[in-house]
Amino acid sequence: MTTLRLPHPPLLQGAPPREEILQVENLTKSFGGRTVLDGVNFTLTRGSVVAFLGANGSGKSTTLKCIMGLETLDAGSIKLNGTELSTLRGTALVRVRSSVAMIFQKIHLVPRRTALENVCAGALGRLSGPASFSPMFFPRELKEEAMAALARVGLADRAHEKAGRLSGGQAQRVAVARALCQRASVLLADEPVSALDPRAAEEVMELLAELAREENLAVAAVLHQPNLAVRHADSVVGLIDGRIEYSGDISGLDASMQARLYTPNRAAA
Ligand SMILES: Nc1ncnc2c1ncn2[C@@H]1O[C@H](COP(=O)(O)OP(=O)(O)OP(=O)(O)O)[C@@H](O)[C@H]1O
Repeated sequence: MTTLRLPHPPLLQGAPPREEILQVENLTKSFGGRTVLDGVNFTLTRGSVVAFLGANGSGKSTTLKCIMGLETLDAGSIKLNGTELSTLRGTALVRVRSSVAMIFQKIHLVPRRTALENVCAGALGRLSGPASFSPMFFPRELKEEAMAALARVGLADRAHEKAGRLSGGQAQRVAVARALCQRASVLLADEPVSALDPRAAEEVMELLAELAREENLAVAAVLHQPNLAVRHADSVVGLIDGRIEYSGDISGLDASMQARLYTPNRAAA
């Protein structure tokens, strides 16, 4: 097993080094006595995209869910901005976790609300009073921030459209804008393009890579298409049966590595 060391691009003289924002060490998780993650290590770095690849059931989604706190870990450590998450409780945990946003294959927008209102919802964690339960009371500054986020994903002209009327690709971009409005610095994307047509998938991946570079986000994306990883990711975590088979630069994702990651019944081979 290799510990992921994200590639640092050649640094310009005087440029700050890429900031490692999330460190996962020895992540271990079982369900009903069956180990599905076994000592997984990797680091997410601001400004870069890591693709998580592997066959169905290899543990990709569970890894992201453990980071989000949607699953508990059996062992291991997750540090966000240097803070070990397991040491935090209550509001301190909520505050630290608010810098991590997740987007899913099944896009979770409120269909009867406008794109703008859905994007504003990214800020709910830092709102209080009436604004925290009704879009009618969203403050003007928040709407401006949400509008800027929509413009950033190329959808300013659809701001007042009901989310339920958007195409899949547009809806996923609204979900990305909501993460921007959350002011997240880590964006976890669990199969963000699996439900999209090839062109929309390409556009969403381009957007994620651009946001990583230009907004200095750390992006982790579970993908089922190695070719999308090759085009848009900087590095790869490749899982087989809950163990890291490959972690490192995207250039290492050659045909033989792809074949290895997707060979069925490896344990039985
Ligand atoms: N809540 C759960 N209870 C029991 N088993 C689970 C649970 N969640 C995941 N698993 C099992 O853990 C293993 C890893 O699942 P996970 O969803 O992380 O894989 P994945 O690599 O994301 O797969 P896919 O590509 O199919 O989405 C699978 O065998 C799955 O059945």
